[in-house]
Amino acid sequence: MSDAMLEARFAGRLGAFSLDAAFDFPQNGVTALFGPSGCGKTTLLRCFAGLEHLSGGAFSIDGEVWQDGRRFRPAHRRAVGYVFQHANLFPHLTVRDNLRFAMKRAKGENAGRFDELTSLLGLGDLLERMPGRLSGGERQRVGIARALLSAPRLLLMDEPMSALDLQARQDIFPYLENLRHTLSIPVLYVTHAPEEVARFTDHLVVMREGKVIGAGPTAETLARLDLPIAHERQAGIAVDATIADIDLKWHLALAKFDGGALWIGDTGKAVGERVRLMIHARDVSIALVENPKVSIVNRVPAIIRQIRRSEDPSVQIIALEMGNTVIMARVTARSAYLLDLKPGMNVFAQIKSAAIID
Ligand SMILES: Nc1ncnc2c1ncn2[C@@H]1O[C@H](COP(=O)(O)OP(=O)(O)OP(=O)(O)O)[C@@H](O)[C@H]1O
Repeated sequence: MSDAMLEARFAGRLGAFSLDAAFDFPQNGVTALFGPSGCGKTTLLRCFAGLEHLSGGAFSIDGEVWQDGRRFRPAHRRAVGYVFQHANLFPHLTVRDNLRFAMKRAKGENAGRFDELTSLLGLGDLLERMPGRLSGGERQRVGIARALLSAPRLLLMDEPMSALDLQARQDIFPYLENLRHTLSIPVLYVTHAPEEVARFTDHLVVMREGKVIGAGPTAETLARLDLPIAHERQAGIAVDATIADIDLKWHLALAKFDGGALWIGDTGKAVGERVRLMIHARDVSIALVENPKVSIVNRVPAIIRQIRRSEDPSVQIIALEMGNTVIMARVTARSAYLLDLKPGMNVFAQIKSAAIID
């Protein structure tokens, strides 16, 4: 991933709502926009697309000014791909013709990428289908391909998974992850789901009431306990690891990461292969001594970096450092008190489960 960053600022009023959002995001990578309902995420995407014109706005991409104090490039002259909750395909056209239509609008600029993009999104067998005969997940994959075939310089995704059921979301993730590694344009991805943030994004912008309250690389920003995302029930952090050993007898694989190692279910990955693990805060507990007499296999030495009371007064969230890796634990306030947990303490993170996500 190149380190180049883009700068955006959109400020102004829409009726009673006031937006004042300024942030940097990577030119090459996926940026999550996260925040409660009504905080202005969709409005912000609409500003990027040129569908809203707020007086205080500034954004340029690839040397083109889309907005500044004097200039405003209208929506139809911005190369933006937009993916919504529902794909809204033309019902009377096949998948192939829906995609061709998008390419035509982009004056065929991305025609050479038709095969690449349809294969990346697993659409090969669906091209002759009518949209009415696609599942929700398939329709979203077509919607994403359609947006990309329009040769965008910026891809805007507004909660693309939120209308899908759990299974469809699990099915679509590998495609999104493929895209994340392949795309060389910036993607702004609006979501309410902390798991999507951890799995799929490189950079995170947290919003509240029209303002940016925190932004930075995803793993680092997720572990900031002053931001509300760390306190969500689904909060977790994705950790990059390498398979270091296989225990054939017990069907386990040892995944090593910077700062520790975890036994996970053996999924057939060979020693030396890279994996990405999702560790949810709710699956991590803390022990002061290493206790072999528990069923939890993974007990990793860690240092407490920070402790914060959650909105739920019975819960505390703890950030734990293991080398350069930071994970979170969600423990009861009573346990934190009884164990007298404090920043700087050496403890053991007992990790009940870690799912392979890539
Ligand atoms: N054109 C408009 N005129 C007046 N108010 C507007 C306009 N567009 C949006 N708003 C208001 O701006 C606020 C932010 O809306 P927005 O849809 O951007 O929030 P959001 O963070 O995307 O929410 P959600 O997660 O529920 O989609 C809301 O209070 C909305 O009613």
